Amino acid sequence: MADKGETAVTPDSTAGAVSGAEIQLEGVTKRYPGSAEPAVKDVTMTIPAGKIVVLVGPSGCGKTTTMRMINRLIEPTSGRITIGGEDALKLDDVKLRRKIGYAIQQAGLFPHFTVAQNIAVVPGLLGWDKKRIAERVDELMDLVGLDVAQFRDRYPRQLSGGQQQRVGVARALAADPPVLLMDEPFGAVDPITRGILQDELLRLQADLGKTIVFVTHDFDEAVKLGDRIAVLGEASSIQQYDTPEAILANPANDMVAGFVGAGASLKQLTLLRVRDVDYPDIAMTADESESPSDLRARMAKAGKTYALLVDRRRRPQRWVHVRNLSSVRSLAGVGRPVGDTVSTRSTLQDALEAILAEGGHAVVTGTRGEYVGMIDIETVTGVLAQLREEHENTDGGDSADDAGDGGDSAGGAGAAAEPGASAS
Ligand SMILES: Nc1ncnc2c1ncn2[C@@H]1O[C@H](COP(=O)(O)OP(=O)(O)OP(=O)(O)O)[C@@H](O)[C@H]1O
Repeated sequence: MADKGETAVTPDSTAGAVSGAEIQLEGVTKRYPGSAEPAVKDVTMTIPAGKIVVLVGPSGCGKTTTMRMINRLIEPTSGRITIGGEDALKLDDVKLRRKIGYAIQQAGLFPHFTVAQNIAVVPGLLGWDKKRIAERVDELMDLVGLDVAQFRDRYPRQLSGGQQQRVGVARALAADPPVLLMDEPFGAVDPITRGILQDELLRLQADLGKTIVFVTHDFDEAVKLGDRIAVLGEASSIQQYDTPEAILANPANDMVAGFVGAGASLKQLTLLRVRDVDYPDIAMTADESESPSDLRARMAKAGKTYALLVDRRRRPQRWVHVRNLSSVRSLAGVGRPVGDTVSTRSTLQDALEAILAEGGHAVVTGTRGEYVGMIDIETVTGVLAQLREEHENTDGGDSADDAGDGGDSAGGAGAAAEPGASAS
């Protein structure tokens, strides 16, 4: 499939360039002093340049140890690690830090440093001059969506959890390293902020093309972010290392299947975007300057009960029922506000949530927020049915137990035949 985050790529930008470096682990083992069993045993894997590889697995399986050996916060007991072909175990610390950004849960910010000082840590270590550091701090704050004037001189305790994580990511990116290690960086924030931060990471990555190793124990996060997922078992033994699609469709063993969990086909919805499916342009749109009687005539002719009021930029505003039109002289303020909308870049899972919240269908908006069409529950259940069929074809039919994942939902919720029908 296409790489994650490609949604942000515009044809005329330099986006998508790979600045990352390939990482190779060969027979890497870590035995902590005093432990009978190694925490990581004989791991061999290649992390391709410019990709997000997610290490996922149960608590204590060795994810963090594996990741920290890459930047040598933990020294391997044996084995070899190369970054961009260079032996990481032979590089000195400063050189290694220049190559590898590191972001951790709860951001790990220095509490007595301001936001700017936190972001400037690695450039400072690298001996950059003040002006260059200040410019880089501003640029990075902008990149991660923090207003420079507002946040530059704040201390971590004066930030929300999500803002702290943004600073953490900015700090990790400060010296423009080819490699980023992220250890549950979004683990401590609420699910909504987490989703936003994940989207932002994908957007950043579409431009930056870093090699990112990301540790999580949340399989859904792995599916959303990973170009590839390594499902790890005890002592970081690799149970499966493949694309999210391949793992969801064909878990290699019971342990992986257990991790994938129930609802594998629903999870596949996170891999598809609204623009990947056919969503019809069926709403009748109108702007407020149209007279109610003209609109009513148009609706009668087209057999529509609802019309979608849009602003001058065609951004959806309100649903108007035909019966709202008989008693008003202007469309200003008439109708029910449009609720959740989805963009063409939203995942089908997000679309499904909006559709359910809106009662069977949701408005689809384009890149500038303009109305482009409607997506309904049948479209999503149709995609699920198609995925299931493909899955069965590739699996020789062993996956019949997946059939309950989404197939039943079509009937009831699909009753809303026309956009806006839930308004009444
Ligand atoms: N400094 C240490 N000394 C001894 N044992 C350690 C040390 N750090 C980790 N371990 C052990 O190594 C194993 C792997 O730990 P690690 O933190 O890498 O796992 P993890 O998969 O990242 O876990 P979690 O998801 O809970 O963070 C565990 O059994 C842990 O107890």
